[in-house]
Amino acid sequence: MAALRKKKTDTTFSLTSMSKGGRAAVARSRSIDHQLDEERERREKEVQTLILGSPGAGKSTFLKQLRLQFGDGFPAAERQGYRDQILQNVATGLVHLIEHMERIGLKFQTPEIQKLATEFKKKHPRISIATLIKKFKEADEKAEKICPATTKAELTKRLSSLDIYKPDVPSEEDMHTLWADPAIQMCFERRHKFETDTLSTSSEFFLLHIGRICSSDYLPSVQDILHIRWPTLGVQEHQFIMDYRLYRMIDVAGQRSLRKKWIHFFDEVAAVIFFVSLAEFDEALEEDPSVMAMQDSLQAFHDVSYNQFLDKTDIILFLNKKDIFSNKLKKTSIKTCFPDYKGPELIDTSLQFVQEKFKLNKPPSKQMYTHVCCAIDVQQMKEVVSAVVECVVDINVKRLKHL
Ligand SMILES: Nc1nc2c(ncn2[C@@H]2O[C@H](COP(=O)(O)OP(=O)(O)OP(=O)(O)O)[C@@H](O)[C@H]2O)c(=O)[nH]1
Ligand SMILES: [Mg+2]
Repeated sequence: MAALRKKKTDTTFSLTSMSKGGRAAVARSRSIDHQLDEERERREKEVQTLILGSPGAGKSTFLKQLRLQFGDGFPAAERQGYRDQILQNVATGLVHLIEHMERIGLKFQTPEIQKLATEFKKKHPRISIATLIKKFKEADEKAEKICPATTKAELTKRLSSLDIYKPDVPSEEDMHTLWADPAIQMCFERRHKFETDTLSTSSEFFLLHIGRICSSDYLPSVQDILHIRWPTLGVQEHQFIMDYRLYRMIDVAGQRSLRKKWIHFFDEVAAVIFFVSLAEFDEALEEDPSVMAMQDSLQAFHDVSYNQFLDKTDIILFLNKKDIFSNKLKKTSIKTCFPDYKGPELIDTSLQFVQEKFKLNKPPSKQMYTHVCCAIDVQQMKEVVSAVVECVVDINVKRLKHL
């Protein structure tokens, strides 16, 4: 700043005794100075944080927690807006159970309900991530052909408006009827014994609350909103102002084949928050079942932390879904993903090992702050979110010193 101010004073001093061409050059220089000042001011006031990580790792849930603490806290009118997504999530849970019943040959109590189940499944199919990505990419390519995005703002606008996931809202009455059947109840009771295609914790949560959700006066609670599974296919942004600074948190789709888009957002980023789901240590990648999901996260983390555009950007690593990790470790070892693990089958040592793996996949000089958390836990996340915001503020102060 001092250098810029000095330059301005010098030019003002000599203006009166100058030729026409000289005055024009000074005017140009002033204009550039002015632009630089404005740009710097904007940079000082605006802090961009990029939220990256694998699909389902908890990026959007973290943004919701941020909104809860540093935003409007989800007033009733806003919460109402999540009703359809929640009903759709309940339907996904029911279809999951229907499919399991088909696999094990368990029938509904009457032929009428059996028929309803078949129709319900057809109307509200579980859509795979691969199908969604394919549709999204097609829509994106079509939009690019019609109107190519030339700036980051245009790309953001397009990616956040390509709304290709619009499933039908299911009938509450149908869901009540299906749920009341003893066979589906029996299937749900045995959910922890599903060997493949296990029920997600969010489906389990919504099915356990189906009576409350499928009522005429239902208003989603914050817990309901935090449990929603609705993949981000483009870009979502949450902004908040603190100490006269605008914080922009940009949540970018985590799917492997959409990661190419990440690079467009690397410019001007103060910090990267990288999300990893600890629960994925025994899971294969949905987009490519030959790859272990956590190995893929490690690779993505490595690529991001070694990216030349982010060489001065600090990383905040979130090891999320600790609740599921702890539960899974009761039956499975992290050796499933890391055969080189030699430690005891304990939560803390396993966690330490995973943490170490990520540490080894970043340049030694790069600063990394790690949080182990459960993003749906409001109480726990209060502290974590505050710590992250503080950390981003510090990172930004450090960054501005080097501008
Ligand atoms: N049990 C548990 N569930 C979680 C946790 N964090 C997030 N979830 C759930 O996991 C699901 C996926 O979370 P999202 O926040 O949508 O994941 P994402 O990273 O935004 O995923 P994409 O948008 O697909 O990239 C949601 O149903 C969340 O409620 C956690 O710590 N524990
Ligand atoms: Mg998301």
